[in-house]
Amino acid sequence: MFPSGKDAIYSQAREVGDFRFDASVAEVFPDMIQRSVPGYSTIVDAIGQLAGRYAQPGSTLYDLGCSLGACTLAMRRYIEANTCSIVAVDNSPAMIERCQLHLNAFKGDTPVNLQLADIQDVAIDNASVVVMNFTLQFIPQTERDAIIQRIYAGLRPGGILILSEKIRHDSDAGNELLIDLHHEFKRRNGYSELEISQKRTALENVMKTDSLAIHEARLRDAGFSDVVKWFQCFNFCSLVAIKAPSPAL
Ligand SMILES: Nc1ncnc2c1ncn2[C@@H]1O[C@H](C[S@+](CC[C@H]([NH3+])C(=O)[O-])CC(=O)[O-])[C@@H](O)[C@H]1O
Ligand SMILES: O=C(O)C(=O)Cc1ccccc1
Repeated sequence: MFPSGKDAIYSQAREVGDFRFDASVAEVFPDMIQRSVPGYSTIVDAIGQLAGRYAQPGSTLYDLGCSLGACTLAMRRYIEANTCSIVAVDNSPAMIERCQLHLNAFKGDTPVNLQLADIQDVAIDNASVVVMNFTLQFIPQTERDAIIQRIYAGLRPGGILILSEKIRHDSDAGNELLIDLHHEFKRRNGYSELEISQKRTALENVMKTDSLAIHEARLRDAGFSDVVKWFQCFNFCSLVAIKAPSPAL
């Protein structure tokens, strides 16, 4: 189809700068995310399943921080054809360029509007399903409340936000255990100690994790009537936040 390589970005000792979603990352992204995020394929498929359940006719589905479009493709696989459209957004030109190739390679009936944009600048409107699959963690912590509030406002009654995040455990000892289990997962997937530690350094300034309690409180404060943690493996979890359906007349 198109070349997608093995992630060896941090395999040689080097001066480590801040992690960026540039062309070298986009080129190896499927391998990188599969070997780095426990349960990634399970999560993506379940997002499709949830979209199939919650997509409302005539509504818009959003994939915010779509990377190569894995969640967009999963949603398109599960939703009824021709009733909805999908808006997929990423602010990395390299990701958007390759995402378009992925979308072209898997034709579907649901139209996809792919946008190179910052999530902060995208209007959320008439939404039934909004997905942020490991994206909020890259947004500055001070801006997270406002984004979640905007998503809530743009959802129809009965709509959902699916929020997957790497989290920080409340206690130091528990947090270290989860980080250690995750690193063991990466080692078993072929990453060396050097790769694990250099990537950790690269992510330090750009990926700030919140605790599960902070995520849940933020979602509740924005107005979501129910928050369901449907997946967790080590320090990676996924939540479904539900906007209450409009009361029957
Ligand atoms: N402000 C922003 N605006 C738009 N995009 C952004 C922003 N900040 C970061 N991104 C984009 O969010 C994506 C995060 S990866 C998502 C995986 C995907 N959801 C997947 O299910 O495969 C997660 C990870 O790599 O851990 C990258 O493509 C960034 O360019
Ligand atoms: O690789 C890691 O350690 C992670 O925390 C997950 C990840 C996956 C892909 C890009 C950035 C972070």
